[in-house]
Amino acid sequence: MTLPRLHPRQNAIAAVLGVTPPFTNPAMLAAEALRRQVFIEDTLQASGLTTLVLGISGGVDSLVAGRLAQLAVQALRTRTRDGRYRFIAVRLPYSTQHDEDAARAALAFIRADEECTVPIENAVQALAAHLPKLSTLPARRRDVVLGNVKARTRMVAQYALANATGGLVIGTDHAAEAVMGFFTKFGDGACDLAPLSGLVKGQVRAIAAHLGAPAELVHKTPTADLEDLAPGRPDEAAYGVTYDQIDAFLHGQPVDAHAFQRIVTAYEASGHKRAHPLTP
Ligand SMILES: Nc1ncnc2c1ncn2[C@@H]1O[C@H](COP(=O)(O)OP(=O)(O)OC[C@H]2O[C@@H]([n+]3cccc(C(=O)O)c3)[C@H](O)[C@@H]2O)[C@@H](O)[C@H]1O
Ligand SMILES: Nc1ncnc2c1ncn2[C@@H]1O[C@H](COP(=O)(O)OP(=O)(O)OP(=O)(O)O)[C@@H](O)[C@H]1O
Ligand SMILES: [Mg+2]
Repeated sequence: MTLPRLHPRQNAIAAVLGVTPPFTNPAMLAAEALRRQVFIEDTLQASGLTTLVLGISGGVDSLVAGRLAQLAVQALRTRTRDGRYRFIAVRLPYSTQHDEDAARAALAFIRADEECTVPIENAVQALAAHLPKLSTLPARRRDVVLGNVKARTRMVAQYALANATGGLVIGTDHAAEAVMGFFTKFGDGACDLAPLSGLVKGQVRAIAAHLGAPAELVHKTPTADLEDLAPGRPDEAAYGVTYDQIDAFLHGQPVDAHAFQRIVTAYEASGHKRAHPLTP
């Protein structure tokens, strides 16, 4: 289906990101959720590996990707009669997570074959202790740098689990985060498969509701939750635009000039994160 496009720039960016058209009826939403579950099944089966690994934060992105992963391994077990297929949901808390109750509720909804917890604080602090350059930075800047270390430490832990179990690492990147470049390069941006790719945030929430997730998780305020100085800071506070505006932009709907400019600027500044490393 083609989308109406208000501005050629919206059209071009949505095309590069492979944005999924708006769901116009429940059948279309159900089909898209199933297509993404089957994508996970087929990708795991084709890899020759048997395990899926994903960090569960309590946010709606890992809620949806995690539930789809669990449904995928269940379907694979039935289809292939191979009981080795399984999903490992990982808690990766840094210190005490302020919204730990949401993470617990997410795990209860996902019902993963296996759950484990890998606290990352000691690893992050041990690394920071050997980086004297960090201590010379202004507090806010240091906090941001350490935030990216947290995201990359979570990546290391998930890949260690994948290595150890014959698994693939799932990522939760989708179009609304991709357009803003709001992920840590080779941190939460690193994965083997990205089943939410192309969805806008409202579509991630719609799939969560379709899968039967509790309303408080479907509508939870998105947060990267990476900064000690601003725990749980909403993504929208960092963006200066709302997810509704980002979704509208990506779906070719009208957005005000301020939002349009912020989104295009963020997209252009973060191109290197969506590309392969520079080569001669
Ligand atoms: N032009 C260029 N060409 C090639 N590489 C370039 C580059 N400019 C920077 N770089 C490299 O990229 C690095 C900067 O990128 P990066 O390390 O990602 O760091 P950064 O630009 O700080 O991006 C991370 C942002 O994403 C947010 N985030 C992170 C993780 C999770 C979530 C979430 O929503 O859950 C959000 C985080 O709060 C922060 O605002 C530079 O240090 C440099 O190594
Ligand atoms: N505390 C955490 N424990 C486990 N995994 C985490 C944690 N924080 C982040 N992650 C991983 O990093 C990914 C990126 O975080 P991000 O905030 O974009 O997604 P989310 O928390 O699932 O949803 P939302 O964007 O709505 O907050 C998560 O989907 C999850 O896989
Ligand atoms: Mg989050």
